[in-house]
Amino acid sequence: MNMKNKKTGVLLINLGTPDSPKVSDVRSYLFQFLNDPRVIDIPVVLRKVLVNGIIVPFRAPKSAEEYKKLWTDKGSPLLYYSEQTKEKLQESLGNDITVELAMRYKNPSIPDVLEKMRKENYDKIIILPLFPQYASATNGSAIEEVFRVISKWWVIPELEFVGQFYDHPLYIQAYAELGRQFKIEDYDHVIFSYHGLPTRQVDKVYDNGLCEDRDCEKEVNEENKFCYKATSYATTRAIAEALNIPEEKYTVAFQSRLDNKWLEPFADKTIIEQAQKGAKKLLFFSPAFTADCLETIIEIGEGYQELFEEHGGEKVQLVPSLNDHPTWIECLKDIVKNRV
Ligand SMILES: C=CC1=C(C)c2cc3[nH]c(cc4nc(cc5[nH]c(cc1n2)c(C)c5CCC(=O)O)C(CCC(=O)O)=C4C)c(C)c3C=C
Ligand SMILES: [Fe+2]
Ligand SMILES: [Fe+2]
Repeated sequence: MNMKNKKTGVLLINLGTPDSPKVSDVRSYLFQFLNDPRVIDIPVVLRKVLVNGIIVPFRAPKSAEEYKKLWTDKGSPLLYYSEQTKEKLQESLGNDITVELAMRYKNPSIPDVLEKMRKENYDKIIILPLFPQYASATNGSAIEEVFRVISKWWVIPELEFVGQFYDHPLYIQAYAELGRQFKIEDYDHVIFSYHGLPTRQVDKVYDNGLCEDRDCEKEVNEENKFCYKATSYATTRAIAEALNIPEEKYTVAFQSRLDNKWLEPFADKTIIEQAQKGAKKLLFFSPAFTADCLETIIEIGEGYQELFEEHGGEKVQLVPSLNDHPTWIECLKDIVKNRV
């Protein structure tokens, strides 16, 4: 065997989705997700009481209603778009590198997919969480789970972890190409809406002080390069620049908050402010997501549409997520090829 050619596998990891929109499956998904100490980062006893006694029992039936609206005959969009991404990347890389997909929560699970990969005896495995901006709740959690599983293997292959890729030119270009399907001048305002995070979790990337004491809206530097707020603003600047959207025509916002101590500006408040200023048509980008999911199709496409209309607006237009866009596949290919 020519040992120059390392047998390489790639593991793509996305967040995960319930197995079905039934309340029992949504409950089981939320239970696994929200008991992750990187997601609800409070003392274990408090987390168990809060998550298992309050959040999951109350949220599961409501979330299941949302998942029923989201579900298609192909299943959950997050899963089938992630599978398409895997297949297209496999086609693009050819036979020398094998691509697998796992979900951090539910199925296909990281332990199951890694067990399949262990049997393949790879020289090298590249772990690629599909979250462009680093957050401990997403990339950090996915990487920790991979460590947990692989640390028990007898033979540990060469490993490479992709931390974040918010500044990859092809990721920016893919979102810009998706945005060009819409005439920006037809919209009163553009909102770049990122999944929210508790401010406490953002502050934990700093050894001293808080995110709000820094200039994270303006620049990414050595100190704040893992700050989700800083990388979200940097992503926005890059996409806006690629599309020539002037600064006064767009706003960064954070959606899906569980309480008020999450990153601001809140997307719902931003929408109401825009409606009050007289905006009728809003264009929404959601660059923290690489596949359409509950948070884009239902929360933005339906929830924010209703909210905007209630306050006098007319249309919330969602720019689709990266899904299996060819430039996104090129981006993933480039990330992998640079690590082989
Ligand atoms: C950028 C990606 C994401 C971050 C960061 C993130 C943080 C985060 N999320 C919750 C709570 C929930 N998120 C839910 C759904 C959901 N979240 C992401 C991505 C990020 N989450 C995606 C892609 C999805 C959709 C999954 C799908 O099946 O389509 C949900 C479940 C839905 C609901 O009940 O609203 C919860 C709950 C927390 C607490 C958190 C950070 C601490
Ligand atoms: Fe989430
Ligand atoms: Fe910050």
